[in-house]
Amino acid sequence: MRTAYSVESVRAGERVVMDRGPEGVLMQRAAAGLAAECARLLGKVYGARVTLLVGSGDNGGDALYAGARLARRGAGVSAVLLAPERAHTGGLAALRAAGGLVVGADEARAEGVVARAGLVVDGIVGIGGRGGLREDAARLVAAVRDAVVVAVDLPSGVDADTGEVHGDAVRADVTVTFGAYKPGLLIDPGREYAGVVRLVDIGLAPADLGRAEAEALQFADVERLLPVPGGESDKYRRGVVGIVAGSERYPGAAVLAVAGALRGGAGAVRYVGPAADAVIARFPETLVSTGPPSKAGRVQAWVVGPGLGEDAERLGEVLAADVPVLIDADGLRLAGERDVRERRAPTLLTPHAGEAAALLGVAREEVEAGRLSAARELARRYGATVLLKGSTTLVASGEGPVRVNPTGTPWLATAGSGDVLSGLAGSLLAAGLDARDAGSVGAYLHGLAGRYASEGAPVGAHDVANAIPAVWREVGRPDRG
Ligand SMILES: NC(=O)C1=CN([C@@H]2O[C@H](COP(=O)(O)OP(=O)(O)OC[C@H]3O[C@@H](n4cnc5c(N)ncnc54)[C@H](O)[C@@H]3O)[C@@H](O)[C@H]2O)[C@@H](O)CC1
Ligand SMILES: Nc1ncnc2c1ncn2[C@@H]1O[C@H](COP(=O)(O)OP(=O)(O)O)[C@@H](O)[C@H]1O
Ligand SMILES: [K+]
Repeated sequence: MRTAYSVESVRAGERVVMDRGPEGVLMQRAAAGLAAECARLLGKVYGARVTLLVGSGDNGGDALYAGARLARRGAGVSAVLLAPERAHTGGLAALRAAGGLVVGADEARAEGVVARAGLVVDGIVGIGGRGGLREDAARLVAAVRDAVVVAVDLPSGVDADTGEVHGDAVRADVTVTFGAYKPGLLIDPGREYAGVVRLVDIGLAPADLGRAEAEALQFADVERLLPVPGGESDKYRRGVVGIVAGSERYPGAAVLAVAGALRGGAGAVRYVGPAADAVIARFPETLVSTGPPSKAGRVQAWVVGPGLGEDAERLGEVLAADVPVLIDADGLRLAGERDVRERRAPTLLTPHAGEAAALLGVAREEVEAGRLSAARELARRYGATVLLKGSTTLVASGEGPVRVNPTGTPWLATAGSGDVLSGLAGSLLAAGLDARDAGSVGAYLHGLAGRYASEGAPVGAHDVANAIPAVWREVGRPDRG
């Protein structure tokens, strides 16, 4: 599991280590890790032009000490000080002693020094930053030409706790982060600004950090969670997933949800609704019926909503069932907050940003700019688990860290791919995963299936469904390399 911690937790953890060790040791470890990454990116340090953008806090201190290390190895290092009177004293002395140059941000030279750099180190602000880049910093950052940009701890201007960006922020190629990932490095838009993230161990132990704020499943976590049939399994023990989706107008949504469900680990897929003919024509193994869901037979989890139209009656019946329910698409619009909150069995809501915005009564852009708070707020209001889809897919429930999906590709932004995800995650629910695991494992497999199917070319949603077994095989192989 890749875990991310809030600024408050990171600061608490740092205090524990500082109390144990000599002063300044954390910053020296941070600077050593940062310098090593810069050297790796440069290839040849001797003769390289490195420009440090240095703010008023310890983030600037890290940059200055790392710059000193690079200067000692023969790089031409210049520091541009955004607040000369408040720049880290020790770091400044170290840089000067190593032969580095220092200029103020308001000097005409400063922009030239940035423009000529081969590598720019962003030490403007770290976890102490508030809001976007101020004007002087933004002007300097805009002067970067061909340089590789390395952010210290996190790109300045990105909110460490949420990934929100209010105003300008540094766009880094690489972010060297210290002690622990911060949620803002995993969640868009912050994630995109961070580029490749490298974690430097500065001696913070998980026990010193407390509760994680966000976490991303890795291959091994998903492998552990995948439902695998045993010798005694039969189709009912493996779970039956019921799909209430599609309409005369949108039969395709039913077919795609079933396509996802058939690859999601349940032993059988029931389809209930007006698209039964279309479903059976494509997937003869589906158990179809056209009557009410309550008469459809045994079901361990329901998926309701894709292409459902205005069928509030079927939705109501599904919500009344005492098994886990995944609500997607039209179902989200039709389901009342209270009806969901009062359910006794778990509910998983899977909105995209537009749907989440409608449920919250805000603009879509607001959800996209603040994914974490939108997902958390919906989970709170509905008393449910919420899978918020999009460039970063999040799974939030009332308690525990928010799951951030590390897979996926923008090629998944294609009509019907959400229907495949709802079937897939619903199938995992029926197979016995809890709502958080079903949502996050579903998103993981779906994201990888999107990559496998696409390989950089446009794909249809059915291609994504077809790629799920190959992904499953790869993830489920304990002996993989
Ligand atoms: N605390 C520790 O033990 C360690 C801290 N480290 C570094 O220290 C950083 C945190 O240092 P600080 O707490 O000094 O805080 P920062 O250096 O992140 O920034 C705080 C300073 O920036 C100013 N500021 C805030 N928002 C700004 C904005 N939008 N534009 C311009 N200036 C702004 C504040 O007035 C304050 O002076 C970490 O991100 C990390 O890089 C590392 O050296 C590892 C050890
Ligand atoms: N920019 C993006 N990057 C990665 N994944 C994306 C992006 N945009 C959409 N997706 C994914 O594509 C799928 C689209 O689902 P959805 O919006 O419900 O589409 P539909 O309703 O057409 O099925 C979701 O899994 C979502 O997370
Ligand atoms: K920074």
